Amino acid sequence: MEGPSSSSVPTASDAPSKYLLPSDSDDGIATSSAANVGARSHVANKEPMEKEKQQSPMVLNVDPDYDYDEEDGGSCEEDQRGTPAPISREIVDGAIARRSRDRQISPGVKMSIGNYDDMEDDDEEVETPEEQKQRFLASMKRIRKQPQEAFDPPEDTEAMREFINRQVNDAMMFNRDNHIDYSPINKPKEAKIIEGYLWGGIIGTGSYGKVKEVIDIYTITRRAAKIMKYEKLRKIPNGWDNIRSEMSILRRLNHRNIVKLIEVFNLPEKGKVYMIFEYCIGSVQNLIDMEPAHRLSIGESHAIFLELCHGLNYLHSKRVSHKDIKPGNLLLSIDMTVKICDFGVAEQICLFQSDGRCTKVNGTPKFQPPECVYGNHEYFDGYKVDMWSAGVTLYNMVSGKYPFEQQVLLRLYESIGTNPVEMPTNVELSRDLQDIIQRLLDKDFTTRPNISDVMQHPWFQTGFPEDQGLGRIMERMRTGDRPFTMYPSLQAMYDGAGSEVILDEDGNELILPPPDLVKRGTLSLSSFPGFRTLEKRPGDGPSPSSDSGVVAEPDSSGDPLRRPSSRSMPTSAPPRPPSQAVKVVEAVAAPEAVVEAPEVQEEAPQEAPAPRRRGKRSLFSCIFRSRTDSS
Ligand SMILES: Nc1ncnc2c1ncn2[C@@H]1O[C@H](COP(=O)(O)OP(=O)(O)OP(=O)(O)O)[C@@H](O)[C@H]1O
Repeated sequence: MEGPSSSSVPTASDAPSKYLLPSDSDDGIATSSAANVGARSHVANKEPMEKEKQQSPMVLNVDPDYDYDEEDGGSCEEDQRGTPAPISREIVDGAIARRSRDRQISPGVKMSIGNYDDMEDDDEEVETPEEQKQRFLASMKRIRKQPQEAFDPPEDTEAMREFINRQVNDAMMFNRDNHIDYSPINKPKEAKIIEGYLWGGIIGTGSYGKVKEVIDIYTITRRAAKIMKYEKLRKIPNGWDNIRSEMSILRRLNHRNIVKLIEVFNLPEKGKVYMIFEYCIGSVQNLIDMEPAHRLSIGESHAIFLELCHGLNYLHSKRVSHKDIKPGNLLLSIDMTVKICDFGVAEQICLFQSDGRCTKVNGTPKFQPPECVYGNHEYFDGYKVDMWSAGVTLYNMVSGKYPFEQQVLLRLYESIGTNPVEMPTNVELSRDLQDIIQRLLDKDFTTRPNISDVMQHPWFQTGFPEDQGLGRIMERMRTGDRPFTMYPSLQAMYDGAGSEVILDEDGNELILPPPDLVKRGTLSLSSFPGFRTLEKRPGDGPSPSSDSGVVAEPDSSGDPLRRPSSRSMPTSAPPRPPSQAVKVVEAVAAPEAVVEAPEVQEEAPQEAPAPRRRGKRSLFSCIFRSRTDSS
């Protein structure tokens, strides 16, 4: 059978109209008709073809007389120039008809485009599903049996690396001049020191940002740094106002049951604000989650509730309503003191107000009282809000349940507003405990007890043996899984080259600091000034370390014991070399005194550069001035 010539190429008008786009222009049609786009090797002109492809990709011009089945069985392959041979239903139908005619196959045989092989097998008997399955399994077996080239990766030794390096370079696979670095891809993170804090890992996440563990390198004290991005604060409704308020309130508080805000600084370069808090090992929520039954013993709950009430008593005496009391906002310090945290929605109640009237409704829905969520009160009392939330917290701690639980928020609010409080059925509660819960969850806030009433309650006054209360918690928290997130940073600092590894009596490795930390028998303050601070305090007399031959060298300011705080000294970078830290710290704001950090006793140095100080002050003085003015 003769192949089609350009003269026998059908025009677009010959092509079935269903393959033509209605928008095809005459121009496009003419172009397409010029192109001989039959089966492979029948492309007359590639250029117009490409043009056609761009203009009218749906136009398929075929020669119905050409035997596309010739030689290659009409397979839809690319021609020698790589141009795919277009095909149409027309061609396929023609081919089927011809094959059917030649091979006496019923014309009703169904055939899919491109599956010409079906026609080769048409004499075969039709496989039953079982046969198909067996064939499939047999082919799978065959595939699995394919001999696989044994490939044992070479041992990752220095010699092997060297060998591979040589092979690759000798084979000229790469430019010999290029140094090929075979060092591990995941390089250990470098230790980061910013504003005198060595940074560790994330220990918590809140709606405002991450909380990371840090070490104050001047006092070698663990701290928690809450990091908030400007961008996020802008996005959160009242975000800036809330953190201003949180800072403003926290700076005035000083109580063992309130988390201590050590200092605040911002890095405009990074667009972040940092709040440094005393470090806590977990929250009451963590404690509840650790328990299989998701509840605490009565003794533990009592101990925590007592501490919570002491904290609330102090807060209310300072005219502060927290408004978001819940187990997640009760932290536990290493000595098992409960610390109320997260003052983001707390409100400072006006000094000239005789009651705890508040204006802004905030908090966590399950812990909010009816007067805040049900809308049948003209105002609400912030102190009484805290009492209700303390009641829900107590209920949750002893039972693992909530007094009001609904999936849909509106239903939850309705339930809080109207449903009576029912005692949990999964635990047995004493009469006193039930009574205190019922009183705290009084829907009428005017009759709800205040903090001093609660502290008079018989259940509050009950004594629980120490081993049933915080003692038991301490035991569990100490043995719990509490990762020390500072480890990688400390390792990066001290596990470096040059460290001398010696073994202790039990054969454990002791890693000594690299030699650059210890200069001529002197512990270098430039590396960790806190060592010096711990060794010698003013008036302590001779340093114990001097006896052991290790003498601290004075730092550049002349007083090695001073922590160059960001609040008192703009260039508060620790006097250590890493360029990153220095760079960052140079740009760090030195806010006006925000919080009195207990460990900073000394005065700010006189020589602080004035212009930078002004600039740095502006943002934070702005923050605090606005809050102070309003409160
Ligand atoms: N001082 C701290 N010590 C240890 N962990 C802390 C400390 N402060 C906060 N965390 C952890 O970080 C988490 C988030 O902190 P925080 O509640 O202050 O952030 P937030 O953004 O205000 O959260 P929220 O979404 O509740 O408003 C806490 O649940 C806690 O696990």
